[in-house]
Amino acid sequence: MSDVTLRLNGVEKFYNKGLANEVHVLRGVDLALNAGEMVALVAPSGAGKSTLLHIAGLLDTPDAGEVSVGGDVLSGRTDRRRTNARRRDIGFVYQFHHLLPEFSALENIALPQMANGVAKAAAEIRGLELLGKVGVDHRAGHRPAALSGGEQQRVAFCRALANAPRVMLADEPTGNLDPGTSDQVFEALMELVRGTGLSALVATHNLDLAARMDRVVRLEDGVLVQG
Ligand SMILES: Nc1ncnc2c1ncn2[C@@H]1O[C@H](COP(=O)(O)OP(=O)(O)OP(=O)(O)O)[C@@H](O)[C@H]1O
Repeated sequence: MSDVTLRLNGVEKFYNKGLANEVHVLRGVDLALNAGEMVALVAPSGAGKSTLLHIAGLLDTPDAGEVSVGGDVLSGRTDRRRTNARRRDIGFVYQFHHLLPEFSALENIALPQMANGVAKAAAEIRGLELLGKVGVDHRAGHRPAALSGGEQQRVAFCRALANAPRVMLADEPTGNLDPGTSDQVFEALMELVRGTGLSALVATHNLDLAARMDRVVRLEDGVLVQG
């Protein structure tokens, strides 16, 4: 039996519930991500992609349905419990890198590990190893502003994976890059993910990139459909 890392069951989400301007964004979303699987999430603008990623990443709670990570149902739990699970089990990547500008590339990857109790030296060893996998270890001491857009995103991938999460959630991770760079950076992301066995849910408008993942799910009228 495959090992499901992230499961959404019947997830529903409203904005402005009960008001005249109520929006029923998610209408029963079901999703199971297997360990080691990369899944593309394709959605028209405004379909609820960000809402879905926030709920899957335990940043927001559904109005109905369940979210479980590693078999633990977390959607109904306290904020503290969800925050702890998020720090341990979820890595986020956004369209813009959101690296801390006053810290080096390596420090940006070491800090989240140190926040989880890892000693600085060990956090830096892991950081350098991750940077090596995406070919940016020679830039470890540079601050984000001194890196190219592609390098910044590679560092952001390493940061997302720093604490060895079970699940990576990515929102247009190469959407800010020119097409050639986007392709290379996406390859680096795929290799990084493939080497770990974690699951990745990657929102993208780029259908070529989507087709390179293990499967594609489409958010339509508040539900997920295959392909
Ligand atoms: N806080 C909010 N209050 C009211 N409506 C909201 C709120 N946040 C989002 N919405 C509405 O819910 C729907 C889904 O929003 P969401 O941001 O999840 O879409 P999206 O698919 O990520 O869009 P895009 O790809 O354009 O960023 C949209 O119609 C949006 O206007």
